Amino acid sequence: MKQPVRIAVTGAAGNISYSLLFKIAAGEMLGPDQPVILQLVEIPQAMDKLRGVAMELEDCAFPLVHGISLHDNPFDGFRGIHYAMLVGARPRSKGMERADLLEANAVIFAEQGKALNEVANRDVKALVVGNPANTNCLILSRNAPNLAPSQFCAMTRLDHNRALGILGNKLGVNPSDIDGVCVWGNHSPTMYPDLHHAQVLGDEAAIDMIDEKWYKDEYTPRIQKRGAEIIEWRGLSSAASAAQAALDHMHDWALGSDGRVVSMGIISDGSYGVAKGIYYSFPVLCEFGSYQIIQNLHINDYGQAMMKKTEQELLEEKAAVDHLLPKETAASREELGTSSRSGQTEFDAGIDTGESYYKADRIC
Ligand SMILES: NC(=O)C1=CN([C@@H]2O[C@H](COP(=O)(O)OP(=O)(O)OC[C@H]3O[C@@H](n4cnc5c(N)ncnc54)[C@H](O)[C@@H]3O)[C@@H](O)[C@H]2O)C=CC1
Ligand SMILES: O=C([O-])CC(=O)C(=O)O
Repeated sequence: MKQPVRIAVTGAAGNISYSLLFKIAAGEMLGPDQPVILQLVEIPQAMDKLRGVAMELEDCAFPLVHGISLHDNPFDGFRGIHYAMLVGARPRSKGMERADLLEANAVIFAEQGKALNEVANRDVKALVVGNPANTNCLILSRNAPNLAPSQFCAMTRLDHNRALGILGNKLGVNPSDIDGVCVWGNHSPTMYPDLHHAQVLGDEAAIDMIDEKWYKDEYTPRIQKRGAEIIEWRGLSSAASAAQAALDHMHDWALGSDGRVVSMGIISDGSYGVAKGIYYSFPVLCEFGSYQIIQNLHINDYGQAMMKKTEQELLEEKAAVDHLLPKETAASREELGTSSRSGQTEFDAGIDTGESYYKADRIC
């Protein structure tokens, strides 16, 4: 039996977590042989609700769950963690853009960055789900100067999965028969879902199977605004699909994407001319606990214009939160780029992995 790993989930009493936690506990994220200790983080006002969620986890009697602890602040909740699923933040409601959440949510990620910096395992992998995810991720990373920028990601996997699901439906194929789809840029209506490198059933170019007008005028805006469409119909923002995407992202980052292209919001190293130092969604392959940007894809004029537009939006968001971005403390930090310390798979930074049984009294 492997040693348990510690996973913090923030916003653990919220909608997304109500789906996410049970999937993690069932082994869907890190595999059926990986025990987990769940460190659930909420705001003080939500601790009663969180206690109820923890009781339900207990009632599932998941064999892989070796501990659950509840925390009302990240400095306790992130202690020794190997994985951080940062969901806790305000969601938007009808009529709002995700960027409208910038001010409300930015402060949360500045504090959580400091906490990760101070108390998390040195190889922690952190995924930002809370919106606006890319810029929150930038704030998080810059507030954690002792961790590499490549240890942080913003979630664009939901956009990627939507791009696959809606294309699969159009073509009458299973989404798993499509590879090479990617989403560039910001998790916002400027994102660029790119089908120019996608293959269907191994050898047919997706772009040749669809009408250009449908691609540009229907498909692209649909993916870009799918979050708002869900809010319109459901009255609430996506929850189960967001949880699945978070799970898929962390699964692939930790265990590999099995040769398939996935989209991740990662620190730009200047690839494809994207400004360095923003969290931008790129097509990547994951292996051995780290990711590599797929290089040398041909980007046509349309694609270049789309990629610039979403980059520009991220630069504007960055300027708007400048006061929450501590200056880089180590010149070498940028150079860490994608050569992540999170490539290591051993977790041995002095954390206590001695909890080999479920401790009900930790639900407190
Ligand atoms: N990147 C993406 O693709 C997606 C992102 N989202 C975003 O995820 C976030 C969460 O969505 P839901 O779960 O639906 O919202 P929710 O409102 O149901 O739950 C959010 C939870 O976060 C908690 N919270 C707030 N501040 C916190 C803090 N400082 N520390 C810990 N917990 C805190 C709240 O008490 C609440 O329980 C929203 O910002 C939403 O916009 C949602 C869907 C997709
Ligand atoms: O749109 C929202 O506010 C929630 C979200 O990020 C999504 O569903 O993509």
